[in-house]
Amino acid sequence: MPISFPNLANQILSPHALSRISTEINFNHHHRVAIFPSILQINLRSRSVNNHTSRRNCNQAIFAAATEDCSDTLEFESMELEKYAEELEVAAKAVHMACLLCQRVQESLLSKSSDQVQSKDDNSPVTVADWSVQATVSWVLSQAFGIQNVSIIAEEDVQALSENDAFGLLEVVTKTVNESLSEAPRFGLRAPPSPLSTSEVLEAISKCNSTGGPNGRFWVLDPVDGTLGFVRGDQYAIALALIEHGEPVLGVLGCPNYPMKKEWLSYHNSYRRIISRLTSETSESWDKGCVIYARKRSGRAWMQPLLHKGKTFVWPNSAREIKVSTIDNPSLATFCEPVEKANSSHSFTAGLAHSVGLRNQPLRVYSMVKYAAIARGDAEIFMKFARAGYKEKIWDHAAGVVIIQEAGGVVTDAGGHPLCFSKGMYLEGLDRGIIACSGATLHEKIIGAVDASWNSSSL
Ligand SMILES: Nc1ncnc2c1ncn2[C@@H]1O[C@H](COP(=O)(O)OS(=O)(=O)O)[C@@H](OP(=O)(O)O)[C@H]1O
Ligand SMILES: [Mg+2]
Ligand SMILES: [Mg+2]
Ligand SMILES: [Mg+2]
Repeated sequence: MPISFPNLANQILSPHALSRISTEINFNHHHRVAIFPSILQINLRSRSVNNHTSRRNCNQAIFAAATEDCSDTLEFESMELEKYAEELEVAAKAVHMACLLCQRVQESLLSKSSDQVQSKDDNSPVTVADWSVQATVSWVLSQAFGIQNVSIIAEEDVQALSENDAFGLLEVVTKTVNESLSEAPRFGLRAPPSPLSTSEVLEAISKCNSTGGPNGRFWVLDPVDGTLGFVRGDQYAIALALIEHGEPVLGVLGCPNYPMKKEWLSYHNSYRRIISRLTSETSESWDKGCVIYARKRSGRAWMQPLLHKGKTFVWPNSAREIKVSTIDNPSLATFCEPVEKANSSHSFTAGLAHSVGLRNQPLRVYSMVKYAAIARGDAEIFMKFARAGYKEKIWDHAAGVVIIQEAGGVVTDAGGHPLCFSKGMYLEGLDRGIIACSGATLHEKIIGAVDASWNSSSL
C-alpha cells in the first residue's frame, strides 16, 4: 500500500539523491521499504507494518535516511562545484601571465625587425613567445601540482632551440620566461627562488611530451595559437585545457588583443593602424585583452579583462559571465572562419553561407579567438574545413569547445558528432570539418547544408 510522503516531496532532490533513495532501505525491525523516485511514495512491502505505530516509526526512519541522503547530495553537489576549482584557478592565472608575456614580445616584435620569428619544418612560424609561454605555463603547472603529477601535451618542442647556433635565441627565451615568472606573486603564485637557467627552460618545454589518449589526466596547451596573426600584430590566443578520461573538463583562452568593442574584431590585419589613429585622432582608449574560462558541466563561462600594469590579480573578482548570442535567424547571424584560405576553404563556406541564408560578411579572425567570439556572443557560427588529409590537433580546439558549450553553444564535426579528444594528439575520426554555433537551430541548418553541398564540392 503506497503512502504519499509530502515532506520529502517538498525537498529539492537531485536525480542523484532520488536514485540513491530508491535503493531499498533495511530497517532494524526487518521491514523492507522502498521509495519510488518518480512518485515519491513509500511502498510498505510488509503487511505487518500496517499498524499505525510501526508505520510511523518506519516513516520517521525513511525521513531520516532521506534527509541524510539529501545532505549527502548537497555535499556531493558542492564537491562537484569544487571539482577542478584549483586547477581552473591555476590555469587561468598561468594563461593570464602568458598573455602579458605575449603582449611584451609582440610589441618588441613589431617595433623592430628582429630574428624572433623562425620557420618550422612545415613552414609555419614559431616565435620566442611560443617557446616562452610553453615553458612558463609548464613551470607554473608543475610548481602548483607537483612535477610528477603533471602531464602536458603541447605544440612546441625544443629541437630548434637546442641547436648549437640557436643559443642566442635560447637566451632570449630564457630571459622572457624569467621576466614572466618574476610576476607570479602578482597572481598569488610562487616565483622560482632564482631565475631559471637555459637548461631548466629547455626542460620545462620538453616536459610537455605527453601523447594524450583515453586514460588519466593531462593538460593540452597551444602556447600561441594563430602565430601568423601574432607576428602580423593581429589576433592570437593562448589555449589551455585539462582533459580527464578523454574528455576536456576545463578550458582557458587568453586573447590578449580581443577588443572590448566587438566591431573592431573585423579590422583584421590593421590593428596598428587603428591604434595609431585612435591615439592621434580620438580620446578613445584601445581597450583590449581578456582571459575566458569555463568548467565542464558548470553551465557557465567567464571573462576577465587583462590586468593593468602594477595591479595585483584578485581571483575571481573581476570576472563577468558570458553567454552565446540569442540570434537564431541566419539572415542576422555572422560566421567566423580562418583568415588563411590554406587553412579552411573559403569558397566552400561561402556556398554554405549562401544556401543557409547568411547575409553578413564572414568574420575572418586568426586563432581560437573565433571560439571566444562565439562564446562572448559577438558572432554566431564558426566553420573550419581544412583541406583533405590535414589532421586537426587537439590543442587547436579543446579549450574553445568547453568554453562555447558552457556558454550555451554547440560544437561538433560536420557530421554532428562531438569532437574526440581521447585518441592522442589529433582529433581522430573528424567528419569533414568543425561547426560551432551559438544554438541548436543554426547548428542543424549548417549541418544539413554541409550534407547537401558536400558531394558537389571539390574538398
Ligand atoms: N594546412 C592547415 N590546415 C588547417 N589548419 C592548419 C593548417 N596548418 C596549420 N593549421 C593550424 O591552424 C591553426 C591556426 O588556425 P586559424 O584558424 O587561426 O587559421 S588562420 O591563421 O586564421 O588562417 C594553427 O595553429 P598555430 O600553429 O598554433 O598558429 C595550426 O595548428
Ligand atoms: Mg594552434
Ligand atoms: Mg600554436
Ligand atoms: Mg604553430
